[in-house]
Amino acid sequence: MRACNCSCVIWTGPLPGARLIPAQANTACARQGGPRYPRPHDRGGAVKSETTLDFSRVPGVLGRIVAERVVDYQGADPALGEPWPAARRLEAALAAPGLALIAEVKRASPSQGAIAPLDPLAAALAYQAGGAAAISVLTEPRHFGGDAQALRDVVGGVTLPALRKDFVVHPAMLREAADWGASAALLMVSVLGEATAEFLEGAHHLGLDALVEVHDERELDVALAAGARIIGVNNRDLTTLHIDLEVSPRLIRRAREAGFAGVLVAESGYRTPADLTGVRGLADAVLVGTSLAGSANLERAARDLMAL
Ligand SMILES: O=C(O)c1ccccc1NCC(=O)[C@H](O)[C@H](O)COP(=O)(O)O
Repeated sequence: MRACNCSCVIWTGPLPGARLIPAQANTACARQGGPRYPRPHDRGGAVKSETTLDFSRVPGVLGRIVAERVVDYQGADPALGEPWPAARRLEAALAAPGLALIAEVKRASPSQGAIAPLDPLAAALAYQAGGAAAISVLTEPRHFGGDAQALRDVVGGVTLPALRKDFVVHPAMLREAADWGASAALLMVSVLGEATAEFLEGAHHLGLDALVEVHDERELDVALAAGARIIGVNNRDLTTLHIDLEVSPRLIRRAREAGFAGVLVAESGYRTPADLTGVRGLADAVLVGTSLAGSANLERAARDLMAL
């Protein structure tokens, strides 16, 4: 274990086996010398050396949410436990020809406030009937109205793969995702930085797919280097909440030009079929929350949005 005295969080030991330490005082920290991240091939499935995650570098709205999640999971057991491969695979569901829909169970958000008092299972069943290929379930409680039960209910009631949508800052959150029956977890490069590779390996160890989310070129390069198989490009800048639908086509093209052969997902801000024209023929899937969740008829909204 290593103490750090800026507002870093330090992992020591293996992942699984890492420890989360919020720093208190003000002496030298690993940031000054640059954080050290062991590469997956160095550790044969478990991190043997020390990793520093500096969550204090995450700015804006996202930074506040992440800080809360760090406190929520402080002291949690970091052991990942035994692999528990999901029977329904997100990657396979999205790789089919055409533009797939990941429909999100989203009751509230920082940008919208309350969206709709959804019953998660009823919403997911409606999305499934409306042609969705997968369901995203927010489990963050304070800003999105999510919880574990929402995910459990969805997993138990639909046949589609479910994504745990949360702000993963601790390996326990991956173990929970597997325990709750998710097929995949969201990993945000804006939050995890270079440690994305370790969390990706943790997810894969558990048998989860991972949606590795990026918002700019630098984050895309990190996701590619980490070995992501599913990359999501978020049109929403999560520090300012500004949406720009040009972000996804730009980064998806860049990923393909770099030789990425995996699944590409365009995320956020899609409200009408016309909004999707920029990613049709480019993205494998779109992730849509607010416009579906806030509609009067979720099944029809899903179907109408994806209509050609
Ligand atoms: O949605 C927000 O306001 C938000 C704020 C801060 C962090 C994350 C946030 N949303 C996560 C997402 O990106 C979306 O839930 C997802 O991509 C769907 O977006 P949308 O269709 O625009 O609801």
